[in-house]
Amino acid sequence: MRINHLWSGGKFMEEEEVLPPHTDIACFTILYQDDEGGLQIRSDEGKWLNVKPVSNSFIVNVADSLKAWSNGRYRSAEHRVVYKGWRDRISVPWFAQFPYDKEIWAPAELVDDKIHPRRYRPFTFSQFRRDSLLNLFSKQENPVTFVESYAGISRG
Ligand SMILES: O=C(O)CCC(=O)C(=O)O
Ligand SMILES: [Fe+2]
Repeated sequence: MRINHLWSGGKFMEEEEVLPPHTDIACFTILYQDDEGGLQIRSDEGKWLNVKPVSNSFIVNVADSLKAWSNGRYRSAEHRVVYKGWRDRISVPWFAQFPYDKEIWAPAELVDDKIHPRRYRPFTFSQFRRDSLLNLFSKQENPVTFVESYAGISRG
């Protein structure tokens, strides 16, 4: 679990991308954001949509390792945080992980030759987590498509 505290210092913050676009790395994330809002997800058409704060509720985000484990049937949501305002903002993500030594490999029931060919090679969760974090900090590759370049099986 992490606690993100965006500190405004009592000054008005002009609109700013305070957390760049990414997908989460592990299995899924349960996220609390306070009443200030700011979380956005990207639609299939590429539009950023505000995720309005709803009191007493959490947001559940599918992450990259679950995308691979489900052979792409669950998709990890691209999201970011854009903030504007006077107040501090607090968010609390809790990351459901896989056991670190486990291999992520979609079960045979989710794979067939025609409609759902295997989309990801097997990988170890701990290595994928480490390499994703390294990529995030070094900004080498787009974090949103990192799972595809890391483990995606290309066809044709
Ligand atoms: O602060 C938020 O609302 C989102 C945080 C987030 O996406 C993350 O920590 O991965
Ligand atoms: Fe995130």
